[in-house]
Amino acid sequence: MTFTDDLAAQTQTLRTRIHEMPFNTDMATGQLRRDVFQGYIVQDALYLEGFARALSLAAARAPDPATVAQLANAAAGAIAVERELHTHYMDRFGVSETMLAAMAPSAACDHYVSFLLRTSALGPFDEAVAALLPCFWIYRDVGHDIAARSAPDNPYAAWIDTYSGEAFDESVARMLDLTDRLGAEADGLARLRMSAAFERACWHEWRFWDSAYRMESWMRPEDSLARDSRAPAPTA
Ligand SMILES: Cc1ncc(CO)c(N)n1
Repeated sequence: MTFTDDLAAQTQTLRTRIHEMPFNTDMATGQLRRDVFQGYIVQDALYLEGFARALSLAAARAPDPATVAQLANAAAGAIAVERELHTHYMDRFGVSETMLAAMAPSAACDHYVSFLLRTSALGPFDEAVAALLPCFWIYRDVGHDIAARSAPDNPYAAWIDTYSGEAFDESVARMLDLTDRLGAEADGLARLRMSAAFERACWHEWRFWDSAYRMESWMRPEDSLARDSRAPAPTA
């Protein structure tokens, strides 16, 4: 068993849940609501910029030149996806650059990006790589899973093609390989930290889709008041 086999086994339930999320099943049938996808793609553009910054921070701290290049290339790849795929959809949905610039990240997006930036800037290098891995691995698996059952003429075909495509597969394979090498060199405690960071990032992937599907925004004090007033009165 490689280290990433262990990580896969540990997060099996959560990853299966992700594949079954309504966002992903609706994406496969092509029935995903346009407004839901529109909200997602805008948040994902904000996410990908943060993800690329986190990869760049990790790249700067990599132990050897080949790994610096690998992570820096992945950062450039994330920005390229943002430019091509997102521009494709944003044109279709009438989202302009100005609208995008004015958009605030959702709580889920901000939380995920903050976690990646913090881990990449301040955590040990192996922990940063473990935190960055689910962004690659989960999207590859979900992309392939959806591609295998996608409806013909799916409006989300460009998204599905990106994440089930060869170029993305290769970057995922390199990231798995790097994590396996770091896992093999790490002591027991370091492996535990890596597993925890990996699992937390898997949770953030789940939360990002969940939040997009429910079109969640920041909780405001008045939302909380409305919720509290619906709660059953406390019994004396
Ligand atoms: C939230 C999220 N995670 C991972 C990817 C794939 O890089 C993406 N586009 N968005």
